[in-house]
Amino acid sequence: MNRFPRVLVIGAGAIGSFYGAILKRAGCEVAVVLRSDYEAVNANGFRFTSSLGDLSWRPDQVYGPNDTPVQTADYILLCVKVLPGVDRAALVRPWMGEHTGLVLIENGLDIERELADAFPTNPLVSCLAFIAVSRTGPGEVNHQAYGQLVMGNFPRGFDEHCARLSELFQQGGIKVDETDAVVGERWRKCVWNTPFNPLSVLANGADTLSMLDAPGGESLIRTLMEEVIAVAEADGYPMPDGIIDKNLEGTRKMGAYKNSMALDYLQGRAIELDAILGNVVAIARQHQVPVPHLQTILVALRMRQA
Ligand SMILES: NC(=O)C1=CN([C@@H]2O[C@H](COP(=O)(O)OP(=O)(O)OC[C@H]3O[C@@H](n4cnc5c(N)ncnc54)[C@H](OP(=O)(O)O)[C@@H]3O)[C@@H](O)[C@H]2O)C=CC1
Ligand SMILES: CC(C)(CO)C(=O)C(=O)O
Repeated sequence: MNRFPRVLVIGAGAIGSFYGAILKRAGCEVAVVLRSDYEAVNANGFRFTSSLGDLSWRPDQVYGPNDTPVQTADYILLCVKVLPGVDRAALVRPWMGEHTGLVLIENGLDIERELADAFPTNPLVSCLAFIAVSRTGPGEVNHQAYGQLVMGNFPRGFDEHCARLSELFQQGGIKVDETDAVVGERWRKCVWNTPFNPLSVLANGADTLSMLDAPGGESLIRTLMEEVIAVAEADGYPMPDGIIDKNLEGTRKMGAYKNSMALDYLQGRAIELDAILGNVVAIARQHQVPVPHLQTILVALRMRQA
């Protein structure tokens, strides 16, 4: 492919509009599928505040969920929240071409399989985003910090699609860590997300420092991290020594921060409980790894949701 790729973002919220902006900056043609923000973005494009400069942009095409594509995309970025009852394969199917590469930029563990099964012959790229970005209004996005992606093929490998996308994201101004073991990287990210995200909901949308500094807070977070690490190891992904200290040091350095689940909770939106915690507990059960603290938090949050 000599020309710049045609990209379609499905779920152009905080993450989708940010990484869409980066690919647009790199020279790609970028279209979006929108639901609630359709009118605003169709009229004014995305308006950003960002430490990376002016990232505001207008998509080349703005579709509603019931539209049909004018042209199939080379790559679809799927950036919807991973929620029970949201059939992501059904969401993507009308937009997929025979050769379209599917690129997931979403949190959680074991979230790729349903898409790999639905589109077995299409390239599947799995990405983890290390970024603080949120929607502040229809078509309005605040990028607070960071932006780095970790990228690889699901279940493993790093093919020519990953290489092309990695190059484009870097040309657009963000750092990409390339991996041929993306599932291990998902585990590594879950060492942070699986304790912090659900706990922040139990703590009424608390920020990271309030959680760490609450009496017994850091100790509970360490225990939860140890449980995640034990499951990761049983699943074939041993985590590096010192990962807990490194995570906690980094978190303290970052300052008070509300993760994406805390923001969802505070804004009354559904939370990605299964993708981030439920799937870890399910894998623990398969491997018969005891995770009493994770299990307690999962059940407490399910009660809250019920
Ligand atoms: N925000 C962050 O800083 C980070 C987020 N992540 C992960 O990235 C993923 C995306 O999160 P984020 O961008 O924050 O979430 P947002 O809620 O900001 O964006 C999700 C978007 O998906 C759209 N959407 C959902 N269903 C449909 C549909 N059927 N048709 C069209 N659009 C749809 C939503 O539209 P609508 O408004 O209509 O619901 C919304 O625009 C999550 O997995 C999250 O955990 C990871 C790291 C950091
Ligand atoms: C790691 C972090 C906090 C930001 O990238 C995240 O994944 C989230 O907000 O859910």
